[in-house]
Parts: sequence; C-alpha cells; structure tokens
Amino acid sequence: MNEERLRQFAALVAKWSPRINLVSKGDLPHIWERHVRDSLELVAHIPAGVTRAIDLGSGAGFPGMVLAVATGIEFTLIESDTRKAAFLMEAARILGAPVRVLNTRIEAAKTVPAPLVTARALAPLDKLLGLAAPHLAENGVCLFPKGRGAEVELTAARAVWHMEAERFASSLDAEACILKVSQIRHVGTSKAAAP
Ligand SMILES: C[S@@+](CC[C@H](N)C(=O)[O-])C[C@H]1O[C@@H](n2cnc3c(N)ncnc32)[C@H](O)[C@@H]1O
Repeated sequence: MNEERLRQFAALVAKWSPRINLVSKGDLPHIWERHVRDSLELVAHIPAGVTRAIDLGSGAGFPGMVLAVATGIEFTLIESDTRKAAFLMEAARILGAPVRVLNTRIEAAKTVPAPLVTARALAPLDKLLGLAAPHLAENGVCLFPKGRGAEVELTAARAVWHMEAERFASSLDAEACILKVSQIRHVGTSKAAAP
C-alpha cells in the first residue's frame, strides 16, 4: 500500500470538496477514517491475479481511486457527474494512478467486462446487480460495501437474481459489511444479463 499517495489523494478531496461537494461538510475532517480506510477494507477480498477492475458511480473516488493507488490494479471509474469526473481525471494525473475515467452513465458506458467490479453507496443490491452485470466478466467478482440493510437487500435481490454471495464483517463498523457476489444470472435466464 502506498500510504503517502493515499494521504495526497485525501488532501486533494479535501481541497476540491468545498467547490464541488465531493464529501459532506461533516466528513471533511474525517476523509481518511470514513472514506479511505473504508475503501481499503476491500483489498483483502480482491481475488488473486486481478489486474483490471471497474468502479461504478465513483463520486470522489471511493473505493475505485483508493484501490487503484493501493494495489496498482488498473481501474476504470464510471461517473456521470462532469465536475466529479473532472476531479477524478485531475487526481489520477497528479497521483500517476492507473485509472481511466468515463464521464458517462453506467448504463451507457462501453467497457471491456472486467474480472472485478466495485461500487459503494450507489444503489440497493437488486438495482446494483443490473448495473454491474454488463461490466462483469464471466467468473468475475463484485465487491460492494454495504450498511445495516445488507441482509434485506440480499433477500430482495434474490427474487430477481441468481447469485453466489458471501458476506464479510467490516473491521471498522459493527453494522457494515462487504458483499462479495459472483455468478450473477437474472432469474428466468440462463446467462448473465441485465433485467
Ligand atoms: C452517493 S455517491 C457515492 C460515491 C462514491 N462511490 C462513494 O462511496 O463515496 C453516488 C455517485 O454515483 C454517481 N451516479 C449515480 N448514478 C449513476 C449512473 N447511473 N451512472 C454513473 N454515475 C452515477 C453520482 O453522480 C454520484 O457521484
């Protein structure tokens, strides 16, 4: 992990945030604890050998930019907000991060499906799987940090999607967890597909 570059990234988020609302005002003094460390929790769950990934709805770069800097995995960050996408491009340039930014909606993004897809605070799981499925390679894995509603989201998603799902406790927050989801198939179809 490259802590110096991650600290540099947190400082960039703090600098740009008052102008373009990257994180809430209350989170400004806690970017490292609430956003960088939270993103780093995913590192332990990334399958060995992954070299390419896609982060959906990246916002200020959590978790995608943090994971790219920490692991060297090449990340495509998809973010529809033009000002946030501009921030992500500039941060990647300054940090020399292995990141490309697509300033578009996830539903319209043209990607080569990746073996790893991440997303934090984007949508409930049933909707999230529909957004992720077109960008996930065969036998790929999704990592989604979730809050206390994870079990309810899983139950709702299982009505629409067949999947393999594991749930890992967060070491930072007793109510949070990480969902590791793979083999996503829309109920009623035999292959991976958006509903
Ligand atoms: C609540 S923020 C979360 C940002 C970041 N992942 C985080 O955890 O801090 C959701 C982000 O997803 C972006 N977003 C929402 N729907 C999107 C879509 N359909 N395509 C691309 N970006 C989207 C929004 O612009 C916003 O920046």
